[in-house]
Amino acid sequence: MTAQVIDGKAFAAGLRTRVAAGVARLKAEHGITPGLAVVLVGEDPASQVYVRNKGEQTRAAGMNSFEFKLPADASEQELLERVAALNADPAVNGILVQLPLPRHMDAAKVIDLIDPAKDVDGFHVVNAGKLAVGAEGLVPCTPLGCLMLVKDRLGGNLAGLNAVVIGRSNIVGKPMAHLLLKESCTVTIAHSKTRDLPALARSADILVAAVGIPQLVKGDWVKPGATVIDVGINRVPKLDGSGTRLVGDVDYASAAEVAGHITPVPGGVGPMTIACLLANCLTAACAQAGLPKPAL
Ligand SMILES: Nc1nc2c(c(=O)[nH]1)N[C@@H](CN(C=O)c1ccc(C(=O)N[C@@H](CCC(=O)O)C(=O)O)cc1)CN2
Ligand SMILES: [Mg+2]
Repeated sequence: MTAQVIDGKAFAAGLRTRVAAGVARLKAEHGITPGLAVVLVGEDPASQVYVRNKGEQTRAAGMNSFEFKLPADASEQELLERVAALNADPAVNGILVQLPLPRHMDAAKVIDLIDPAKDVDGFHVVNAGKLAVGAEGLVPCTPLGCLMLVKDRLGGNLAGLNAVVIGRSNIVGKPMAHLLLKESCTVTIAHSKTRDLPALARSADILVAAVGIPQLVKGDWVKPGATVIDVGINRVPKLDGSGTRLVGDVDYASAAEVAGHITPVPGGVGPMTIACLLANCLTAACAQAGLPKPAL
């Protein structure tokens, strides 16, 4: 079998178009322009690219973009004060602090200060708790994007499917598992202490790899016909030694011979992260205005 490729880049472009239409309607019918504030601390090159892309895509969707840059040696207190000011700013509907933060800052403390209604990353414990109990809240962008791709491919109904999520981070693994559970999948979260991970992975109709280990998941870990979602973004040296290339947590070549559907890296899950961020910002702006959740 050769898997069908899930084109996340194309799906994300479609989602951004739907968000832009929703933003235009919100402006026309209610005079509201959603605003997204992104805070970057330090000069991590990858983070700078992601923040720049977030600003560009926010503006392209017709929303206001506010960007704040703090030096790598800024104090945690300065960052907390910036977040508090954004919480109080009515022009700001969504707040995002780009991760990772410098070592001297406590990300949990910073996220905890973000108003949960403006927490477009869905990382605040209030939103994590809402997801865990199946209540309406803001959902982390990467797992939300993964779920959209899976539902699009499998026709929307995932009930009864076996899902294995490799990775237990608060940002991807845990929320991904909750989202799949909400779809009535039978969900297992695997991690570094899991015994016989290849055998467990082979039981999955939906296999999500989010561990940050380059090409961990091999073709013989994949159940024939399974849907494989690769969340990994790992930069590894090129085989000829000329710089680096991006690979996922899945060994794409061998997995694609067995899977039914598979996301590539790049161009799979990655582009969905920012598209879902825009969707969350529109959702947050509607909720703050007492309007129903937009259908996207
Ligand atoms: N506050 C947050 N910080 C971080 C998040 C997040 O969701 N919120 N996620 C990642 C970084 N990230 C967005 O912030 C992000 C990562 C990757 C992509 C993407 O489009 N990837 C491309 C490849 C890009 C490349 O060449 O490097 C792809 O996979 O096709 C977008 C956003 C950590 N921090
Ligand atoms: Mg990708």
